Amino acid sequence: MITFITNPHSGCWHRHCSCDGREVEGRRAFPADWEGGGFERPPRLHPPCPGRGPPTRTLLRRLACRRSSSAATRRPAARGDMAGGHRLLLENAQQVVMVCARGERFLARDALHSLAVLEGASLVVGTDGFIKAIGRADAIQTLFSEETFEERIDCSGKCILPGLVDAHTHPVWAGERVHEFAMKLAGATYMEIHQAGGGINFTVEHTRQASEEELFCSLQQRLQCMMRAGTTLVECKSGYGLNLETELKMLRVIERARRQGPIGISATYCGAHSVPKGKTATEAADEIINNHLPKLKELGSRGEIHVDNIDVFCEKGVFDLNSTRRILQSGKDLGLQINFHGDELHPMKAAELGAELGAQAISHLEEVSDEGIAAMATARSSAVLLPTTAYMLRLKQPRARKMLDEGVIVALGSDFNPNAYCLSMPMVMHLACVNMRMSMPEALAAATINAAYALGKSHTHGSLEVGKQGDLIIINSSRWEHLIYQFGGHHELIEYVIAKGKVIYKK
Ligand SMILES: N=CN[C@@H](CCC(=O)O)C(=O)O
Ligand SMILES: [Zn+2]
Repeated sequence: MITFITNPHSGCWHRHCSCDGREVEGRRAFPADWEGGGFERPPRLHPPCPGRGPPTRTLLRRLACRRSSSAATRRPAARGDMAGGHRLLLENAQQVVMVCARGERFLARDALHSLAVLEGASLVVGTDGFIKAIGRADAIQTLFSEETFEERIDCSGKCILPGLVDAHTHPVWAGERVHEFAMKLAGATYMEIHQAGGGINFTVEHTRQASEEELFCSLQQRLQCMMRAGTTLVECKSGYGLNLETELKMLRVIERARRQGPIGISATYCGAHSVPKGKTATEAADEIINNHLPKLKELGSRGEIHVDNIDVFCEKGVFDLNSTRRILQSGKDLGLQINFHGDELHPMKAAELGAELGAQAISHLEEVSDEGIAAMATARSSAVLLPTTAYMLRLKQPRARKMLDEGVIVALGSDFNPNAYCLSMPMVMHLACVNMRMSMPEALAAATINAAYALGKSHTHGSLEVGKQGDLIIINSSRWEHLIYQFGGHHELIEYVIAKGKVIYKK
């Protein structure tokens, strides 16, 4: 099996032999028949690896089932393990975009210039929902010729990509705010609306009144839309309750959706999304630390809800740096991952704080300082950039290029909420490319492996590698970049969405 690495910046491609990872050939010239701009199409077939004869059946099995270095791989140990049935065979795709192929937990700096892409390849998912093999179509065909599959899909002329990961959403709420969109178009700022009792506070009033069933139904509809746009793992926040009763109602709704599936959910407690009426930030922080968090711990230990992350809206006029620190540290002490809103509308030194506390992710960062960027790179706290928010609120764009150049792990999220109503990660990637000047490989990595890293799930999600969860999408195009290029075209492009090897959407 050869992993093809294309480099859109230099225009060269390299072929890496997966027997031992060494580069076996490199070229700079484009073939005469290729019109792919900065991308070169690698040849579909490759010669036998140097120093080796034609691949034998045993060798093919070894290569196709190659272990990635750090992922929790499941390699069939012996013939008998594979003899039974498998869940899914995806045959002969024009491209299988693995994103990365060496068990990387994230991609940063130069690793983002090139993504691992196989041409003319097939992929097998086992009955446990994990990827068993990826490799050249002929190798997989030979290897699995005697195996049975619950489902086979001919992917000729199509591309397979990892399921997209949306690293930041607020999908549980009642009370839409289209009227505020009109106010913003007429010139009102986000904070003016917030301070006048609109914004988050408006949604809080409606969400408190909504029944659990109503919230669950609307959440399911929103998750369905996300899924049809290619999302298979999504972060879901509470935060429109603020009081314990409604925050728990939201977390129960998220838990129900998580158990029901089919898409994966990382649950975030965001009780510090706004300061409740009649309280100061310090009083609200005390309430969260003394009452909310102990209750979450109790319900978690009883298995009633599962919360992964803790979030605070660290912003001027919302939670100051000290209150933010206290809440995040208390959440971390309970075992939650720190994943919070920072440096969005005003420079708050939130990035510096997050790096100091070991945050897994910090979102927004439109106003991040140079020191904050450096601190995040060192601490490996990922930056979850939200192109829809900067676009809809006409904020200055976060400095994605500087973050990428300095080695920050950049992820993307839709920020779906009543202020930024977008459920589509392909559109988010497109905006990231155009408005934040990210390249398409950077945007795809940010919406897959790096978004999975932001949720602490990149050992199982975010790339197509043996041993990872079989979450993927099939697009009807011979080049994967169409998923980003065709703005708003994902409904036509995405033919299948697959989770744990099961088709959950078919166009
Ligand atoms: N900035 C804070 N929270 C959300 C907005 C929530 C809302 O306005 O309802 C965000 O990430 O954009
Ligand atoms: Zn948010």
